[in-house]
Amino acid sequence: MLFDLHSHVLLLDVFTFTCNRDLFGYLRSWTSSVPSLGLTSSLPGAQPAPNIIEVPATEEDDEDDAATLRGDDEDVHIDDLPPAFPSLNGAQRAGSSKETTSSTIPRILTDSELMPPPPLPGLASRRPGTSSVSSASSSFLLVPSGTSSLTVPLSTLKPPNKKATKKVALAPGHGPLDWANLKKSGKDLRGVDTLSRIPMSVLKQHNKRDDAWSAFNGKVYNITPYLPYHPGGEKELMRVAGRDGSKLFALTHGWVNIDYMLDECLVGFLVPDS
Ligand code: HEM
Repeated sequence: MLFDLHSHVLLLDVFTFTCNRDLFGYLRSWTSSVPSLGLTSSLPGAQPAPNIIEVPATEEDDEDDAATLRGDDEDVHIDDLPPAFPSLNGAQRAGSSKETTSSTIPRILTDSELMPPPPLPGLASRRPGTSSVSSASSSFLLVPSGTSSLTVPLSTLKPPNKKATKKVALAPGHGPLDWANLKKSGKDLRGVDTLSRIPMSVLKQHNKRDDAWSAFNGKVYNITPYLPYHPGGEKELMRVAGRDGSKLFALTHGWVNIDYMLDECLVGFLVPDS
């Protein structure tokens, strides 16, 4: 929709009723910078301009301004420069102090005007092994209160529970690596020449320390070489000598890979008595 310049001027006159002089001056500078040539429309097919209520100009609108907006004079007015925004006596500047109005340098706040620092943590909330810095950052890192990724876990502060493990002190040269080396050495750990089918009655005969066989998951092993290397001790391991130890083994440490640990001790496969 196009307006002719006259309607344009009337609309702006209506604005002068509702807007203050600063806004009017801004609009005036804007319209004066637009060439007036394109505003007078006589394009084919243009719709007739809508009816606009004409409002008489007030005393505040001097004739000079109206003439400028109508484009009657070609001269550039001295007051074509946009006004200061916000205006020098406007409400936006009214709230600021005199110092900032006269100077654009912001005033530095005094200590009493600044936000107070957060309170220091009380001594009662501190725990051994944690610093105030780590406990303050723990909430940010979502670590449980009183702990930090850098502090020593509280569990290590407790004395070890000696009853928690049933491991025994192995003789020197009988650690897990020593057993692994013995397996690789090529030494005969089976005591038999060939693997065979072993009935339960035969298994029961091998129940001495120097001749101990035990069945685990259908496989029969010579456990005598492993006895001094067993972390749970020889006594525990001898409980299954000459019998099927599958259930006891699973109840004690089902995670231990017996097939790998005793592969060189395999003597045969458990079969039922005929
Ligand atoms: C010949 C088969 C067995 C092998 C190869 C074997 C191997 C092991 C290994 C590797 C460990 C150390 C586990 C760990 O550090 O987590 C261990 C611990 C232990 N084993 Fe055995 N074991 C055997 C049979 C048995 C049997 C039949 C018993 C019980 C009658 C037994 C009782 C124990 C006990 C009490 C521990 C100490 C667990 C602990 O408190 O940490 N083991 N065994």
